[in-house]
Amino acid sequence: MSGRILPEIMRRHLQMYLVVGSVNCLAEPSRVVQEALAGGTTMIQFREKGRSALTGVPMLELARQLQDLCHYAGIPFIVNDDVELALELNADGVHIGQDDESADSVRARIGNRILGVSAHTIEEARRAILHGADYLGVGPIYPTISKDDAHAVQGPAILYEMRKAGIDLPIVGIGGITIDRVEEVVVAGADGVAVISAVTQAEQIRAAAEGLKKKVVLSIKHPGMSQKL
Ligand SMILES: Cc1ncc(COP(=O)(O)OP(=O)(O)O)c(N)n1
Ligand SMILES: Cc1nc(C(=O)O)sc1CCOP(=O)(O)O
Ligand SMILES: [Mg+2]
Repeated sequence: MSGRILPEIMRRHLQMYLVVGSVNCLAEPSRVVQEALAGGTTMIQFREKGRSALTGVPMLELARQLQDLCHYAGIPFIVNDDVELALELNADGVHIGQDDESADSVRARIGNRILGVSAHTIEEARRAILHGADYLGVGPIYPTISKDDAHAVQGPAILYEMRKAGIDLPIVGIGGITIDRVEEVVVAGADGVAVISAVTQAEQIRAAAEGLKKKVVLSIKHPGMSQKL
Protein backbone atom coordinates (compact mmCIF):
# COMPACT_ATOMS: atom_id res chain seq x y z
CA MET A 1 0.00 0.00 0.00
CA SER A 2 1.49 3.36 -1.00
CA GLY A 3 -0.18 5.43 1.75
CA ARG A 4 -2.69 5.10 4.58
CA ILE A 5 -6.10 3.83 3.50
CA LEU A 6 -8.57 6.63 2.74
CA PRO A 7 -11.53 6.84 5.16
CA GLU A 8 -14.09 6.47 2.35
CA ILE A 9 -12.47 3.24 1.17
CA MET A 10 -12.19 2.02 4.76
CA ARG A 11 -15.92 2.62 5.26
CA ARG A 12 -16.74 0.38 2.30
CA HIS A 13 -14.50 -2.41 3.60
CA LEU A 14 -16.32 -2.26 6.93
CA GLN A 15 -19.77 -2.86 5.48
CA MET A 16 -19.80 -6.64 5.92
CA TYR A 17 -16.76 -7.57 8.00
CA LEU A 18 -16.42 -11.25 8.84
CA VAL A 19 -14.35 -12.13 11.91
CA VAL A 20 -13.47 -15.82 11.73
CA GLY A 21 -11.36 -18.63 13.16
CA SER A 22 -11.62 -22.41 13.03
CA VAL A 23 -13.25 -22.44 16.48
CA ASN A 24 -16.29 -20.53 15.20
CA CYS A 25 -16.99 -22.61 12.12
CA LEU A 26 -19.52 -25.42 11.74
CA ALA A 27 -18.15 -26.21 8.28
CA GLU A 28 -14.54 -26.23 7.13
CA PRO A 29 -13.15 -22.67 7.65
CA SER A 30 -11.95 -22.22 4.07
CA ARG A 31 -15.38 -23.29 2.83
CA VAL A 32 -17.04 -20.82 5.22
CA VAL A 33 -14.81 -18.01 3.97
CA GLN A 34 -15.33 -18.96 0.31
CA GLU A 35 -19.09 -18.85 0.76
CA ALA A 36 -18.96 -15.64 2.76
CA LEU A 37 -16.87 -14.00 0.04
CA ALA A 38 -19.31 -15.20 -2.60
CA GLY A 39 -22.04 -13.47 -0.56
CA GLY A 40 -20.23 -10.13 -0.79
CA THR A 41 -18.19 -10.00 2.43
CA THR A 42 -16.08 -6.84 2.28
CA MET A 43 -13.25 -7.66 4.72
CA ILE A 44 -12.06 -10.67 6.74
CA GLN A 45 -10.35 -10.81 10.13
CA PHE A 46 -8.45 -13.96 11.02
CA ARG A 47 -9.14 -14.49 14.75
CA GLU A 48 -7.83 -17.90 15.76
CA LYS A 49 -8.77 -17.77 19.42
CA GLY A 50 -10.39 -19.97 22.06
CA ARG A 51 -9.98 -23.35 23.73
CA SER A 52 -9.49 -25.49 20.61
CA ALA A 53 -7.73 -22.83 18.52
CA LEU A 54 -5.04 -24.01 16.11
CA THR A 55 -1.44 -23.07 16.84
CA GLY A 56 1.92 -23.44 15.07
CA VAL A 57 2.03 -24.76 11.51
CA PRO A 58 -1.68 -25.72 11.20
CA MET A 59 -2.63 -22.18 12.30
CA LEU A 60 -0.19 -20.67 9.81
CA GLU A 61 -1.49 -22.90 7.00
CA LEU A 62 -5.07 -21.91 7.70
CA ALA A 63 -4.13 -18.22 7.83
CA ARG A 64 -2.39 -18.52 4.44
CA GLN A 65 -5.37 -20.35 2.94
CA LEU A 66 -7.82 -17.68 4.08
CA GLN A 67 -5.48 -14.90 3.02
CA ASP A 68 -5.26 -16.38 -0.50
CA LEU A 69 -9.05 -16.50 -0.73
CA CYS A 70 -9.24 -12.81 0.26
CA HIS A 71 -6.53 -11.96 -2.23
CA TYR A 72 -8.44 -13.58 -5.10
CA ALA A 73 -11.63 -11.83 -3.99
CA GLY A 74 -9.78 -8.49 -3.80
CA ILE A 75 -10.66 -7.75 -0.19
CA PRO A 76 -8.41 -6.97 2.81
CA PHE A 77 -7.20 -9.73 5.11
CA ILE A 78 -6.73 -8.52 8.68
CA VAL A 79 -5.01 -10.41 11.52
CA ASN A 80 -6.40 -10.20 15.05
CA ASP A 81 -3.94 -9.43 17.90
CA ASP A 82 -0.79 -11.00 16.43
CA VAL A 83 1.38 -8.31 14.82
CA GLU A 84 4.23 -10.78 14.18
CA LEU A 85 1.90 -13.04 12.24
CA ALA A 86 0.51 -10.12 10.26
CA LEU A 87 4.02 -9.05 9.25
CA GLU A 88 5.10 -12.60 8.44
CA LEU A 89 2.08 -13.05 6.17
CA ASN A 90 2.31 -9.54 4.75
CA ALA A 91 -1.35 -9.16 5.72
CA ASP A 92 -3.32 -6.03 4.85
CA GLY A 93 -3.75 -5.05 8.47
CA VAL A 94 -4.11 -5.79 12.16
CA HIS A 95 -6.96 -5.47 14.68
CA ILE A 96 -6.02 -4.85 18.30
CA GLY A 97 -7.96 -4.28 21.49
CA GLN A 98 -7.36 -2.25 24.63
CA ASP A 99 -5.51 -5.15 26.29
CA ASP A 100 -3.20 -5.78 23.34
CA GLU A 101 -0.01 -3.96 22.33
CA SER A 102 -0.61 -0.20 22.26
CA ALA A 103 -1.93 1.25 19.02
CA ASP A 104 0.92 3.74 18.52
CA SER A 105 3.49 0.98 18.85
CA VAL A 106 1.56 -1.27 16.42
CA ARG A 107 1.26 1.63 13.96
CA ALA A 108 5.02 2.11 14.05
CA ARG A 109 5.54 -1.59 13.27
CA ILE A 110 2.98 -2.04 10.50
CA GLY A 111 3.58 1.12 8.45
CA ASN A 112 0.60 1.97 6.25
CA ARG A 113 -1.22 -1.30 6.73
CA ILE A 114 -4.79 -1.05 8.06
CA LEU A 115 -4.98 -0.61 11.84
CA GLY A 116 -8.27 -1.40 13.60
CA VAL A 117 -8.65 -0.67 17.30
CA SER A 118 -11.44 -1.71 19.69
CA ALA A 119 -12.94 1.19 21.63
CA HIS A 120 -15.57 1.02 24.35
CA THR A 121 -15.62 4.67 25.39
CA ILE A 122 -15.21 8.08 23.78
CA GLU A 123 -11.87 8.46 25.54
CA GLU A 124 -10.58 5.16 24.12
CA ALA A 125 -11.81 6.17 20.69
CA ARG A 126 -10.01 9.53 20.85
CA ARG A 127 -6.77 7.89 21.99
CA ALA A 128 -6.99 5.28 19.21
CA ILE A 129 -7.38 8.05 16.64
CA LEU A 130 -4.36 9.92 18.02
CA HIS A 131 -2.38 6.67 17.89
CA GLY A 132 -3.11 6.11 14.21
CA ALA A 133 -6.18 3.88 13.97
CA ASP A 134 -7.87 3.59 10.57
CA TYR A 135 -11.13 2.32 12.03
CA LEU A 136 -12.72 1.57 15.39
CA GLY A 137 -14.43 -1.68 16.40
CA VAL A 138 -17.16 -0.76 18.88
CA GLY A 139 -19.01 -3.31 20.97
CA PRO A 140 -20.47 -5.43 22.21
CA ILE A 141 -23.55 -3.73 20.83
CA TYR A 142 -25.70 -6.76 21.84
CA PRO A 143 -25.03 -9.91 23.90
CA THR A 144 -22.56 -12.19 22.16
CA ILE A 145 -21.95 -15.92 22.36
CA SER A 146 -18.60 -15.63 20.58
CA LYS A 147 -16.36 -13.82 23.07
CA ASP A 148 -16.03 -15.06 26.65
CA ASP A 149 -14.35 -11.92 27.96
CA ALA A 150 -16.60 -9.39 26.23
CA HIS A 151 -17.30 -6.09 28.00
CA ALA A 152 -20.79 -5.18 29.20
CA VAL A 153 -23.36 -4.80 26.44
CA GLN A 154 -23.42 -1.20 25.23
CA GLY A 155 -26.40 -1.09 22.90
CA PRO A 156 -26.45 1.12 19.79
CA ALA A 157 -26.37 4.17 22.12
CA ILE A 158 -22.56 4.06 22.26
CA LEU A 159 -22.45 4.62 18.50
CA TYR A 160 -24.73 7.67 18.75
CA GLU A 161 -22.60 9.00 21.60
CA MET A 162 -19.34 8.61 19.70
CA ARG A 163 -20.71 10.35 16.60
CA LYS A 164 -22.24 13.12 18.75
CA ALA A 165 -18.84 13.63 20.39
CA GLY A 166 -17.38 14.32 16.94
CA ILE A 167 -15.66 11.00 16.30
CA ASP A 168 -15.74 10.68 12.54
CA LEU A 169 -13.30 7.82 11.97
CA PRO A 170 -14.86 4.81 10.21
CA ILE A 171 -16.61 2.62 12.81
CA VAL A 172 -17.79 -0.98 12.69
CA GLY A 173 -20.29 -2.27 15.25
CA ILE A 174 -19.64 -5.73 16.69
CA GLY A 175 -21.24 -8.17 19.12
CA GLY A 176 -24.48 -10.10 18.67
CA ILE A 177 -25.36 -8.46 15.38
CA THR A 178 -27.98 -10.29 13.35
CA ILE A 179 -29.79 -9.28 10.19
CA ASP A 180 -32.69 -7.84 12.19
CA ARG A 181 -30.34 -5.53 14.09
CA VAL A 182 -28.32 -4.17 11.18
CA GLU A 183 -30.41 -1.12 10.49
CA GLU A 184 -30.39 0.03 14.10
CA VAL A 185 -26.57 -0.29 14.19
CA VAL A 186 -26.08 1.66 10.95
CA VAL A 187 -28.61 4.36 11.84
CA ALA A 188 -26.82 4.81 15.18
CA GLY A 189 -23.60 5.68 13.34
CA ALA A 190 -21.73 2.55 12.26
CA ASP A 191 -20.39 2.22 8.74
CA GLY A 192 -20.94 -1.50 8.82
CA VAL A 193 -21.21 -4.65 10.89
CA ALA A 194 -18.57 -7.11 12.09
CA VAL A 195 -19.99 -10.55 12.76
CA ILE A 196 -18.91 -14.03 13.73
CA SER A 197 -21.93 -16.22 14.47
CA ALA A 198 -24.43 -14.58 12.10
CA VAL A 199 -22.34 -15.97 9.25
CA THR A 200 -20.26 -18.85 10.63
CA GLN A 201 -23.22 -20.55 12.31
CA ALA A 202 -25.62 -20.01 9.42
CA GLU A 203 -26.93 -22.97 7.45
CA GLN A 204 -26.69 -20.94 4.26
CA ILE A 205 -23.46 -18.98 4.67
CA ARG A 206 -23.51 -17.23 1.33
CA ALA A 207 -27.12 -16.10 1.78
CA ALA A 208 -26.40 -14.93 5.34
CA ALA A 209 -23.47 -12.74 4.24
CA GLU A 210 -25.43 -11.47 1.26
CA GLY A 211 -28.42 -10.56 3.42
CA LEU A 212 -26.29 -8.67 5.95
CA LYS A 213 -24.41 -6.77 3.27
CA LYS A 214 -27.58 -5.79 1.41
CA LYS A 215 -29.14 -4.57 4.60
CA VAL A 216 -26.11 -2.46 5.49
CA VAL A 217 -26.08 -0.85 2.04
CA LEU A 218 -29.83 -0.21 2.12
CA SER A 219 -29.66 1.17 5.67
CA ILE A 220 -26.92 3.60 4.62
CA LYS A 221 -28.79 4.76 1.52
CA HIS A 222 -32.37 4.69 2.78
CA PRO A 223 -32.60 4.51 6.58
CA GLY A 224 -36.00 3.10 7.49
CA MET A 225 -36.53 1.19 4.23
CA SER A 226 -34.82 -2.05 5.21
CA GLN A 227 -37.57 -2.81 7.78
CA LYS A 228 -39.83 -3.38 4.78
CA LEU A 229 -37.66 -6.12 3.28
C1 LIG B 1 -13.84 -5.50 14.38
C2 LIG B 1 -13.47 -5.92 15.74
N1 LIG B 1 -13.87 -5.20 16.78
C3 LIG B 1 -13.55 -5.59 18.03
C4 LIG B 1 -12.80 -6.72 18.23
C5 LIG B 1 -12.40 -7.16 19.62
O1 LIG B 1 -11.01 -7.00 19.83
P1 LIG B 1 -10.41 -7.29 21.31
O2 LIG B 1 -11.12 -6.41 22.25
O3 LIG B 1 -8.94 -7.17 21.22
O4 LIG B 1 -10.81 -8.79 21.59
P2 LIG B 1 -10.34 -10.10 20.82
O5 LIG B 1 -11.06 -10.15 19.50
O6 LIG B 1 -8.87 -10.01 20.59
O7 LIG B 1 -10.73 -11.22 21.70
C6 LIG B 1 -12.40 -7.45 17.12
N2 LIG B 1 -11.67 -8.56 17.22
N3 LIG B 1 -12.74 -7.03 15.88
C1 LIG C 1 -14.72 -10.58 18.61
C2 LIG C 1 -15.70 -9.77 19.35
N1 LIG C 1 -15.37 -8.54 19.89
C3 LIG C 1 -16.41 -7.99 20.52
C4 LIG C 1 -16.34 -6.68 21.20
O1 LIG C 1 -17.32 -6.29 21.83
O2 LIG C 1 -15.29 -6.06 21.10
S1 LIG C 1 -17.79 -8.93 20.49
C5 LIG C 1 -17.02 -10.11 19.58
C6 LIG C 1 -17.69 -11.36 19.12
C7 LIG C 1 -18.63 -11.10 17.96
O3 LIG C 1 -19.23 -12.30 17.59
P1 LIG C 1 -20.78 -12.43 17.29
O4 LIG C 1 -21.03 -11.72 16.03
O5 LIG C 1 -21.00 -13.91 17.15
O6 LIG C 1 -21.52 -11.88 18.45
MG1 LIG D 1 -7.46 -8.47 20.84
